[in-house]
Amino acid sequence: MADQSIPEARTPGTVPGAPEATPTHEGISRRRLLGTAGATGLVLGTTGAVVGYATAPSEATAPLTSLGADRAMFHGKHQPGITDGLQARGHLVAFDLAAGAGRKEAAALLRRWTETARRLMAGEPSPHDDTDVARDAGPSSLTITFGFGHSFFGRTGLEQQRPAALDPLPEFSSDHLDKNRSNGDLWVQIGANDALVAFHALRAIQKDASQAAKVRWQMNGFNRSPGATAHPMTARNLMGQIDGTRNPKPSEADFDQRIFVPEQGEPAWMANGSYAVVRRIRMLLDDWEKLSVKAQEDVIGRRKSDGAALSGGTETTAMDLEKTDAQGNLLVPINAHARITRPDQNGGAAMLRRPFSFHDGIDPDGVPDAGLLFICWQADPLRGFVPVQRKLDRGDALSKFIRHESSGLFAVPGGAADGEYVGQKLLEG
Ligand SMILES: C=CC1=C(C)c2cc3[nH]c(cc4nc(cc5[nH]c(cc1n2)c(C)c5CCC(=O)O)C(CCC(=O)O)=C4C)c(C)c3C=C
Ligand SMILES: [Fe+2]
Repeated sequence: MADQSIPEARTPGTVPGAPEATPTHEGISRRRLLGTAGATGLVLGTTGAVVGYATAPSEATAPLTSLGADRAMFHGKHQPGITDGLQARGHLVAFDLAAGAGRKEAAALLRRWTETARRLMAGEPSPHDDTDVARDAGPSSLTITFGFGHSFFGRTGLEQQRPAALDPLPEFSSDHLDKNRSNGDLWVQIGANDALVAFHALRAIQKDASQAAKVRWQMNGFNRSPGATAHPMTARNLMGQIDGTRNPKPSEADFDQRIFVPEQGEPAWMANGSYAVVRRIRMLLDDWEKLSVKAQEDVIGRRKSDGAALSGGTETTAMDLEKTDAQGNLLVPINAHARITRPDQNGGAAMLRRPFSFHDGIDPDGVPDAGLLFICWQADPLRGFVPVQRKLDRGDALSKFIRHESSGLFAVPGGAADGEYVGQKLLEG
């Protein structure tokens, strides 16, 4: 029987989708905060400033679990929301600059967004007209991440600064892309372990955009809530598979090189940044669920129950690509998704997958509009997503059960230093 108790403290910040913990967040127990600040009836932000979300102290006040108090850092070498553990809720939103808005308006918007993100990620109210939606909640591992799309550079007269890595992705034969739900001048990724905290952030970001930018598309996603399983586990997707096992790990020597633009990389404003490929991938669940578990496992090349490779062992045992059964058949089929996508089958191409599942209701014909908001991070999409998707496009076993419905590619600059706004080196460089 799983331990149902609420953990006293949580170590958040796993590698996306993977079970082991990396301490990329600062977990601060609200119980401890109330212990020191409660007597005044005020809650202290971690900066020590008195902030607005205060509740009157009372013996009856239930302390937050550490889930609410977990906090991701806004300032850092990289923007938040890339190596942080998967959050339970996500919103993706793309904006186009409004007619007449250019570089000056974009700079002012990024300045507003930076201040809002910094404050909300610290569990403070937004700078203007806070809606109270996240009142009473801690930051709940909120992350807010900002990116620039290809079209942003023409709109702002910054074509000379546009990275070659932002060149449009090639067309893939299996694409069924909706242009209205693809790309965009600006992209914001919001993640949090509380639905109200995530919505609150989305609304604040949208209101900040004001007259400068209009929403082009917006998508909502989710993952399992932290604490739902007896012990930390790699995530499952809506096909029921363990998904994220072989993500690159920050502890690996080549992690930074694969995921982030180097400090001295080009263009200079992208130092320590990364490129996000975003694909809304519908899962054809009615077809998938008709397969036997054995057939489903052959599609991926891994066991459904525990994610172990079909060549044997546990989830983390290396896949043996050559191993055969008594009849000489490969245990991991030649077209299995987890075989085909491996870096060693794609000239070293690697990416950090950090997805959200989505479910946007049920179509009139009874088909669920559900799948994966596939987000992958890499130093260069031409050495990450593109070669792997080219291979998948030629047909892996999973292809018949999914449909790519929208696509985006965004340049996500490095983290903003204290006093700086995200993208300042681009907009003022
Ligand atoms: C172009 C990149 C990829 C797309 C698109 C993609 C879609 C997709 N994948 C799954 C489920 C699984 N993928 C797994 C592994 C895996 N997938 C990709 C890339 C894309 N997937 C990579 C690079 C890898 C890792 C390969 C490796 O390094 O060995 C797995 C196995 C477990 C794991 O390692 O995560 C599953 C399961 C779905 C459902 C999906 C589209 C909806
Ligand atoms: Fe995959």
